[in-house]
Amino acid sequence: MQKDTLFSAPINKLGDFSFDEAVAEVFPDMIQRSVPGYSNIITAIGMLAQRFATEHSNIYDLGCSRGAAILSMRRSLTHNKINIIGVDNSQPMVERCRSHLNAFHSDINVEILCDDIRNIEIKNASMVVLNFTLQFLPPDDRLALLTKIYQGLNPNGVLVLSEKFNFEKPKINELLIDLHHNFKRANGYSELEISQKRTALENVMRTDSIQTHKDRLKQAGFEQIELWFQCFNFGSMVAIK
Ligand SMILES: Nc1ncnc2c1ncn2[C@@H]1O[C@H](C[S@+](CC[C@H]([NH3+])C(=O)[O-])CC(=O)[O-])[C@@H](O)[C@H]1O
Ligand SMILES: O=C(O)C(=O)Cc1ccccc1
Repeated sequence: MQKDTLFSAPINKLGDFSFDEAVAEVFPDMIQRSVPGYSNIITAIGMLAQRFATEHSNIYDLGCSRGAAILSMRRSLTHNKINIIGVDNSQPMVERCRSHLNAFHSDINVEILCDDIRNIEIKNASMVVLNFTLQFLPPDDRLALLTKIYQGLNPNGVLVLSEKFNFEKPKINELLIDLHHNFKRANGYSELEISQKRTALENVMRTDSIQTHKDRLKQAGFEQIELWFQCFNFGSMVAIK
């Protein structure tokens, strides 16, 4: 696996973080070493797919990157009468996603679209995955996306929403951010890498509190909402229609 060293040398003009060729190349290493609980969440997405995927329905993975969640779901599904649709607007990610999925045999139909998740139609869905993607959407566009997802889900369909959170209580917020930095240090990132990446993400990734997410999911139409996993300032929620 290609090691993420993108922020290891001093960068003069630190631009905004983007999912370009360089990031796509090192992405599996980057996300594994940066997101506490990532592997657990990927495994659980497979377990949820096994429970919720109904025959002749669609599963959507919005912001699928290199397809880790799709692969986990495809492995866990016990029938093949299902259609998986992955969407990502980064061409370098989509290319790697397609070739990664093609490297394993499966009878389950998977389609990877290079598009903005705000443009695609969601219909006949038994499951929708937003695994660390909503945080990259402009805050004003988030409710419309969740409403579209709610409307495209079948009764008893599930949404998995994983995010980095912020916390209203300042001491708690500081503590959980600091623990996340400890986690990154323990995974070999230097102070410079941590601080340069933090700056690069500032304008691009805007986090919400768990309460803001719950309120927005309610507004979109969901009533059954719960946080099922949390590690420091990262976590994952489920919402059932
Ligand atoms: N508007 C958009 N439309 C389409 N794609 C988008 C958009 N905005 C961002 N993306 C895409 O969302 C992905 C977010 S990464 C998801 C990890 C993956 N889910 C995983 O389970 O490994 C999370 C992270 O890097 O923290 C990137 O591939 C972007 O190109
Ligand atoms: O690296 C970080 O500090 C993060 O917040 C998570 C992350 C992981 C991969 C791409 C962008 C952000």
